[in-house]
Amino acid sequence: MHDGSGRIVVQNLTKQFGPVTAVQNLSFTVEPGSVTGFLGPNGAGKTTTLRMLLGLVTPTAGIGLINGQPFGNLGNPGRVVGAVLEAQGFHPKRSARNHLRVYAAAIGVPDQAADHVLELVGLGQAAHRKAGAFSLGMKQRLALATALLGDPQVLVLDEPANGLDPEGIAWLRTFLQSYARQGRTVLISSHLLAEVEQTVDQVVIVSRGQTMYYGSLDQLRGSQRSRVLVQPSDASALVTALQADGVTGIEQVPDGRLAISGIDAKQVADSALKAGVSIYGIQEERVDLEQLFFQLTNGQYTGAGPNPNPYGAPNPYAGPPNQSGYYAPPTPSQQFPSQQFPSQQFPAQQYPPQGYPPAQYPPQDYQQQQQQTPPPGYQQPGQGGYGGGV
Ligand SMILES: Nc1ncnc2c1ncn2[C@@H]1O[C@H](COP(=O)(O)OP(=O)(O)OP(=O)(O)O)[C@@H](O)[C@H]1O
Repeated sequence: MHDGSGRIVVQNLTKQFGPVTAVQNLSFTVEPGSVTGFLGPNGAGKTTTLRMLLGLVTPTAGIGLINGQPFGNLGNPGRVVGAVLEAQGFHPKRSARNHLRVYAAAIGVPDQAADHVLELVGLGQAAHRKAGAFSLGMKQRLALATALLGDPQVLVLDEPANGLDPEGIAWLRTFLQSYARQGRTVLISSHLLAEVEQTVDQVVIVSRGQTMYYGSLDQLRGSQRSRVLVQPSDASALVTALQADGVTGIEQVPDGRLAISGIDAKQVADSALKAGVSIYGIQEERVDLEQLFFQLTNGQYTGAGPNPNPYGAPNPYAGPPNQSGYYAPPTPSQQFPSQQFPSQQFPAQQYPPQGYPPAQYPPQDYQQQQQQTPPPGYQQPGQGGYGGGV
């Protein structure tokens, strides 16, 4: 039996498609009660990872577990996991309600559940309309409704905001957050940080199938050190004054200004005032999250080989997690290569979970389970939303 935790564990997952390494030694955990964003550029390996987690693709190595079990061992998975991989593949002539009733029958929930989930996703008024005439955003909502049919503990959604208008995105955010606050587990993928930034509690950022960052956005934000760029009347007098105040992170940038790290603009101005140095310009420079995301993932299409480092040094984030299981964000010195900042220390996460069985995957009977004939009218796995009964 599964452990009922709702936890998702991805441990050293790898998928090789011939010469293409789609996913490489990927590890992360998604805890119940949180929304986790699975982020990376096109082709980073997000969908392949989710498909492995949902038992639709056999890993080359590693394991994906939900409730402590591979997907295929979950019994009636539609009651445990609701998943949407593609908001397509609905029977075009079937009404939204009838589409959902087919799935309801497949996972053993009453017909009334169809109307309930249609209301939940805001499609109550469109229940009788044919899915083929739905807009992309409406299809996303119908796919989500399908995933919700079994009242699952775990939601896995691939690019759920795709096609939603701003109001739809805001609605999805509120919905997923409240779903997670009920103690459920939500994993959503996106190639746009901005799209999910306000929704997620933690992120797993991947590039070329490898983890580049794993942790909270707050920690990623906290890794950003601003530096102060200042144009003084007398640079050497200001440097002397700053050094007397214990500031060490000072350098001259090519345009002649001083770049000072470790203190804010007010402190720089105070030191200048004490030293009688005039300031002709002062500016706090900060790398924003979107920029950081791009820096973490921009090796994807540079043709720089299989394990590129966006900063030109050995990639500190690639490969398996360190002893504490934590992938630290880039140190500030990587954001501002000319500077030397102390490297960040981040709190340890427990990974892999204690007492975790060694990876033996797939189980002997797993392939057979994947080949079961779907019930009549049941769509193929990965086509449209499904309640997990793949
Ligand atoms: N069935 C397959 N056969 C061969 N290569 C595949 C297959 N599925 C995926 N790939 C390759 O694996 C890599 C990762 O693809 P994947 O679809 O997992 O990325 P993704 O992060 O989901 O991208 P996107 O954001 O564009 O959906 C890509 O290079 C892709 O071409």
